[in-house]
Amino acid sequence: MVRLPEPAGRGWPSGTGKPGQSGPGDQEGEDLLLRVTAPAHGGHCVARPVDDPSGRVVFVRHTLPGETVRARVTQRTSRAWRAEVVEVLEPSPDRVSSVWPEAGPFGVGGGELAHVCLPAQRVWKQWVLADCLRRVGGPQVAQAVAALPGAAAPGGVAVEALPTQVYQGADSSREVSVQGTGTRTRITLEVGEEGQVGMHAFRSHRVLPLRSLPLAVARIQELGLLEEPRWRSRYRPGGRIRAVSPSRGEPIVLLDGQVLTAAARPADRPRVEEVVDATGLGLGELRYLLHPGCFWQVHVDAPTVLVDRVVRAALGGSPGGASPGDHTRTPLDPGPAHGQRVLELYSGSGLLTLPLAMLVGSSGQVRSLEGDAQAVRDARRNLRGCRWTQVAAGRVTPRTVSAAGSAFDGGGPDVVVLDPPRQGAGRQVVQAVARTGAGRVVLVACDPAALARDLAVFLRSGYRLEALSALDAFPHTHHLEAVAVLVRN
Ligand SMILES: C[S@@+](CC[C@H](N)C(=O)[O-])C[C@H]1O[C@@H](n2cnc3c(N)ncnc32)[C@H](O)[C@@H]1O
Repeated sequence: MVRLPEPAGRGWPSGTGKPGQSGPGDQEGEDLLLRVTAPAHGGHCVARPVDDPSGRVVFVRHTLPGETVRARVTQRTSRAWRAEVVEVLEPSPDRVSSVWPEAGPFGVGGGELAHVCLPAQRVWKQWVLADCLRRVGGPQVAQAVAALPGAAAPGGVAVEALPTQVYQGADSSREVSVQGTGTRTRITLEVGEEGQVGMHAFRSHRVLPLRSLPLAVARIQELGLLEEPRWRSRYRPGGRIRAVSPSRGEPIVLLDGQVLTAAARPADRPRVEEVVDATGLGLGELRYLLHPGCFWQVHVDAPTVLVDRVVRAALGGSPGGASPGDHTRTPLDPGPAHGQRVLELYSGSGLLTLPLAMLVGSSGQVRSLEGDAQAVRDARRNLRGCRWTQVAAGRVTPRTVSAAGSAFDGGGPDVVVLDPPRQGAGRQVVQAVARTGAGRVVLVACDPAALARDLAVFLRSGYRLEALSALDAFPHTHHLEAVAVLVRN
């Protein structure tokens, strides 16, 4: 039996719903004995009462399929009951000591799988991905995925570990990363009304204080943001702290909009330098300067792996690319890329735009569209040498997609690459992408349900699925990064 520690001094919360959400029912706080059956989207598991196996479904956090648990109800709505585990009566063999207990039951959000061993986390995500593709995407998506070479394995598309997690060598400096910890180069903290520094409780605006940040890379942990007086003296209630550890140079802290050095002094240069290894694409090291507040892939390996995977899929004629650990070993034939017209949506600071532009060369054209004005300024600077590239600022909408798609010289785009935020591109944007007539589309998605919705629209709009891969870019959370390749029928 595993008895979970009650978070010190917090008590069981009486209301964790977001403001504006329907409040918890009057029986919230009731304990239930539950048998856990399967994982569900969002980090929950599906469970039913031990004494009533066909009874009410409860969505429980911090448990695992196969476990018997005592769980406390946190929310009852007409659609679903939610609960948090308080005691594990029959543990799963995949349960481990949480790498981040503060993200456990009634703790902060963002570490909801920290009690699951890493290989089982990937099986969990594979299962949820397959379930979303089938249930949210519908039969057409499910059939398209089942027909993919390699996806016939039980459970569908495997979720691949990134290189830091598959590292098996003797270098002790990387040991922590084998546990999936120490991999995030970006961390956001909040300052609560009483001055406590931490993160939001799950589905709440309450700030819970933290004592550790195990998912952050060591250089962020070493900043001492949670305890050191040089930082604490600067914090104000309601403040927001973003720590960034770039691949070159010292970590930077963004505190309420001010850019500070690791010594908590105003930074001379409000930019960080990121370097991405694109040797497998024949491009050597790619260099980016960006504002620390702008979007950047948070896993230390993700920029390199994603660049390789997406660019190969877009321009290399290769559906899935090399496996994450092999990205530098399989050279890309640059021939087919030359002269291609590429439309890129949700392009951030140009992570994908730069290698796409370098590979299509001056006989090609790249047009990108991004909503964050600062990211657009950075992307333009990062792409200064590629005059055949146009980085536009603006929201991605059906109208802006159509306008961008018809602005190429010599015809519409050959390829569209889109990497939308968590909610996905949505039906109308996907339909607008389809109307550009692009022969090839590469869709990057970090939410399996949004991926399934967008895929379903592409399949109804004249595309077929050529490849789908999934990367474990967010260990200890329920998130994954998927790359889908679609070709026009
Ligand atoms: C998942 S990030 C991808 C960025 C880039 N591909 C990368 O990997 O660094 C999504 C980007 O979409 C932008 N974005 C979100 N919603 C948008 C919208 N409606 N229109 C345009 N850009 C948007 C965000 O600012 C962010 O830079």
